[in-house]
Amino acid sequence: TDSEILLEFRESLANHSALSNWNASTSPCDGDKSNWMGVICVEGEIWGLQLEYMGLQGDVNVEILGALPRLRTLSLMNNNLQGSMFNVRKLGALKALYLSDNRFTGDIPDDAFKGMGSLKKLLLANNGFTGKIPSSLTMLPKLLMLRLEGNQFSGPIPDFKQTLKVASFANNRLEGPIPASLSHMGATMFSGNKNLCGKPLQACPTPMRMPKNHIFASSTPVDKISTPEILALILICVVLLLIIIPALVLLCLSPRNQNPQTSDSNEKKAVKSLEHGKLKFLKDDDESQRFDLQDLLRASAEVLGSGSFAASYKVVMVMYDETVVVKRHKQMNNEGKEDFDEHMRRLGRLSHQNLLPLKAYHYMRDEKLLVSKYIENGSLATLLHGKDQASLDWESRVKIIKGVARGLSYLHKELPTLILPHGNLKSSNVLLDDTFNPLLCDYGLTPMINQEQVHLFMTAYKSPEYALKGRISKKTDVWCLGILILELMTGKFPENYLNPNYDTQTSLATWVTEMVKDKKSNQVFDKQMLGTKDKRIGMMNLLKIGLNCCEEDLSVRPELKQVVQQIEQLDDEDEDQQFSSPICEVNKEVLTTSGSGLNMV
Ligand SMILES: Nc1ncnc2c1ncn2[C@@H]1O[C@H](COP(=O)(O)OP(=O)(O)OP(=O)(O)O)[C@@H](O)[C@H]1O
Repeated sequence: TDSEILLEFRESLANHSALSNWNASTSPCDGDKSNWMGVICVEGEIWGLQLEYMGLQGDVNVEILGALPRLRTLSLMNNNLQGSMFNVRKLGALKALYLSDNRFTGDIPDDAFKGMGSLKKLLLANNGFTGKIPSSLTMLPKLLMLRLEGNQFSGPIPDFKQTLKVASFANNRLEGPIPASLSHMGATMFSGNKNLCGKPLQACPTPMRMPKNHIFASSTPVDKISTPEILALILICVVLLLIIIPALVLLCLSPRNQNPQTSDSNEKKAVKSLEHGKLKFLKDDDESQRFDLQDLLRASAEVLGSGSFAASYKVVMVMYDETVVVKRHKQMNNEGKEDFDEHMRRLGRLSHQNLLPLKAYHYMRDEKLLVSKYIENGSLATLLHGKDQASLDWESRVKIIKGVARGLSYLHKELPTLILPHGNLKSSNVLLDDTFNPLLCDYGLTPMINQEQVHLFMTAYKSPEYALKGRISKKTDVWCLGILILELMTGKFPENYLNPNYDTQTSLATWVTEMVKDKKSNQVFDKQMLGTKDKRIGMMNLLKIGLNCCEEDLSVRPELKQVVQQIEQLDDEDEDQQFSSPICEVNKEVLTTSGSGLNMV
């Protein structure tokens, strides 16, 4: 019977007590009414299982659910399930299969989805799946939504025949050209894959332009066809350039080519072209100016990210015992050289313990290189969502958010003329030093970015006000801070980072609001968060601050100053404190009604 099948499924969990009201004394369905938690019933039959956020553990026997004749939807998202991919074809009639945010691992057989003619939605995001993306997915006639981000899929993206409405391949190890059928998707859907190329990302490299291990290179399969001849050709070109450029410059400077009136301007031009091959350092101390552009170009480079906003490289200069990150920006041509130089000098003058200093830059007409120190510990995004995610305790999270708030507040104070003093605040732009002190990066760049493309790259432009009214304001940085807070508290990767257009439905803030409204706030917090005992009030307050920052109505959204003050007060909250602070008001009900629910965290 259906009950027996479900009970056998529960038995295979490492913690079968999790589904406590599943027991043989009642039937799972009475008509459309469900008696067992997470079971979706239609006319007395089991149509779906929605077992999300239930702390389910172990290598569960999913295949047994194939014996439920009417099962169409199965969601096991946001649990701790592990093991390799089960034989999905045993659940061949499924329309939707959601396995995101678990700990599934291993390769998925190429024919795993063969013949699943009804499958419309498949969510496998944020697991540990490896190997190739199964090509059987490309044959599913009804597939509309496919989310594979946050795994370790490798190799090329197969050629999807369908027109997928939603698809994400971000943060895997995919490589090679993006198939034409997916080129209409946003670039963020492919970000975090070192070696993907082609529309909507940068064009795939040609062997001539891409020598190996070089910041103008990538280790795409194209490298494999590099031959000694090509390398020799490149060498010859470089040598020729080195000879020709100075020769031309000298020619221009030569007195017989000048008349007295133009001599000054020619000289300036010559100086400029000489500078052309130089890095401009932004700090005066000699210590930071030890290497030059040629050193950077010669050193071995590792790709950190190759989104359409920037291609980022970790460059190790063994000779100088220095490791830096070089970001190549192709969409930063909004200002001419003089304004660009001035803006860089302005950013270079900033100094704060929560900002990653910009070290140097190089200006070219169509491309800009920005150089900063490499931060060993990586970003908050990697820590929260990466494959080696570490559990951050409450105290560290408070430290991080305080540092972020201080850094942001400093930017707002020092760059008052910018509408968006940061503009791109998100967890991958919060780096963490070895004491978990946060360092903001990629700040203050919005005025330099090509305006017609800025909405594709900068987090601030994914805000409700930009989507609804085409406007941004200083409070837009506050919205970014809010999403970051909610991400930090829930451990969930915000959809908002991926969607170029804000959508209330999929916003992380909407999900949190609804959970809190439904008195499920105990299920909102990141299960990986340690050290939460006696911290309920602080946690709820920070959640509320985050939600306030995400307020869609700008007149209701608080000013940054106010938010920073509230964040600074976080330390002092503990169990003894009364609900006296105004930021606790909305949470009174939740805290009192959900009672000790927060202890589940
Ligand atoms: N100075 C740095 N030290 C260490 N890691 C860095 C540094 N700068 C960037 N990173 C990391 O390198 C990766 C790529 O960065 P990059 O800025 O190219 O992309 P992103 O922040 O993921 O997205 P976007 O292109 O939209 O800014 C990210 O994981 C980022 O956290």
